Amino acid sequence: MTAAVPPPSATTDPDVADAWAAPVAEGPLDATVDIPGSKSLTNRLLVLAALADGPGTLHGALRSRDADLMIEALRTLGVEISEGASPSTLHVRPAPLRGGVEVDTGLAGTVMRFLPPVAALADGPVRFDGDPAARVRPMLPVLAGLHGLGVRITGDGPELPTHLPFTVHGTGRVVGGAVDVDASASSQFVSGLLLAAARFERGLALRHIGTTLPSLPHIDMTVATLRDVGVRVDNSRDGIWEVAPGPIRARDVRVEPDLSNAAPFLAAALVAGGTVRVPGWPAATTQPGALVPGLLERMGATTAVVPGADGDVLEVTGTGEIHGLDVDLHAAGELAPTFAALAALAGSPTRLRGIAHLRGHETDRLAALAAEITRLGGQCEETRDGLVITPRPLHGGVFRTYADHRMATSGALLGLRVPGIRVEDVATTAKTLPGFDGMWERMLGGAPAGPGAVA
Ligand SMILES: O=C(O)C1=C[C@@H](OP(=O)(O)O)[C@@H](O)[C@H](O)C1
Ligand SMILES: C=C(OP(=O)(O)O)C(=O)O
Repeated sequence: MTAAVPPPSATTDPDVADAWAAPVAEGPLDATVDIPGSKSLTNRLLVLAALADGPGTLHGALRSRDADLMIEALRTLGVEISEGASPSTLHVRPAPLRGGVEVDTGLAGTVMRFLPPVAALADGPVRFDGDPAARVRPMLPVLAGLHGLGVRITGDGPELPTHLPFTVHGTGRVVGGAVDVDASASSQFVSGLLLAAARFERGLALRHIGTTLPSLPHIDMTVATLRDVGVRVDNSRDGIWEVAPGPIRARDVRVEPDLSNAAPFLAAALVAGGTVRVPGWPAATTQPGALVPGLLERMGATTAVVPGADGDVLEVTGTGEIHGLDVDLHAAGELAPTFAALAALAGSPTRLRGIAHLRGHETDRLAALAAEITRLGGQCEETRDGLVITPRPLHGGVFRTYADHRMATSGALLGLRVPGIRVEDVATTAKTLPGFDGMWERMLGGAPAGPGAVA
């Protein structure tokens, strides 16, 4: 089947004049989509490789804006990173970390939260800044944590900075020890400190002191990647992580596909009907995207894991009928935009709970989803910690993305069923999935859809 691309509607708003016309699905899907490497794993593994006791290699690494910002930042700090046979093979050669440099975080939470503890190990000041939208993302807990460990951090005023820009004054060593961190606004405050902690002289004993802790699978991912390189981590008590000082082992490692980036493609099978397959689905993973098949089943899909040429393939089949659901997405907030879009097309209401922290993501995602679904004629209300979505007939129009890659993929999902949706700045998907629009169109055309696939 082919994609029906609605004719562009005239717009006088220069910001949206070149918006992407989201294709409508004209019939059931039958597609296999190759999803590139996980952003969260790639950026953790790059940090650990940079701090390791020798050279190592990542295979199947993500190459996207967030990953490339991490690569550039580590190079700036003195680490040698070179491409192998393909851009997704990265050879990393650690080196003494140098200060007197500037790090561009873009809008990448993993760069702005994971690298300040690394910069504290550099031999001089490291200034951090990023996109305008990054300057409102919360930073204080990770900076206060470092400050508590004796690291000097300065911002524009006399106070400890709460946001970008700031400077971490590396001295080549961090004593380490015990620190309390309120990670209720982001799990990345914990992950960032844990990732570098084995290189602190006394290691780290981190206690979370907030009332709530989002994205626990991402913290478990941090612990698992640390243990994989020989770092001893004790997480036997809730809300406490102890990292022993010691070497970080260099290694060759393969990166799993990004299951959160797979979510909109798999969800497309529910919207359009038919089947979408994602190869390389891991049998066991710490990625929160592991929740996707179960959630899609609750919304009406059938799923199966079948053997493929290169590991397991996840198959999701839908009929076009979508059931609403009531779900706490605290553990997997980055899936919320996909499920909000599905909910707007469902046959019954949906409540997404436990995701207040999405207000500090790429944009205030709760406000952005409510505004954009409402703009298309839908009903989507913000609650204290989530969204209530009551399906109503939608109409075409511009879907704004607020520099948020997952807003863009949500707009694409709505556009599968609603003619005339135009996604503003679809290129923002390059944050984690460059070439998303081409992959989406190939999925509709029935051709193999991966970043390198030929249409
Ligand atoms: O550590 C990570 O790789 C991530 C943790 C989560 O952050 P929050 O805990 O801020 O939601 C997630 O949403 C983000 O996309 C990636
Ligand atoms: C929240 C996200 O990103 P970041 O790593 O920038 O926090 C995301 O990708 O959904």
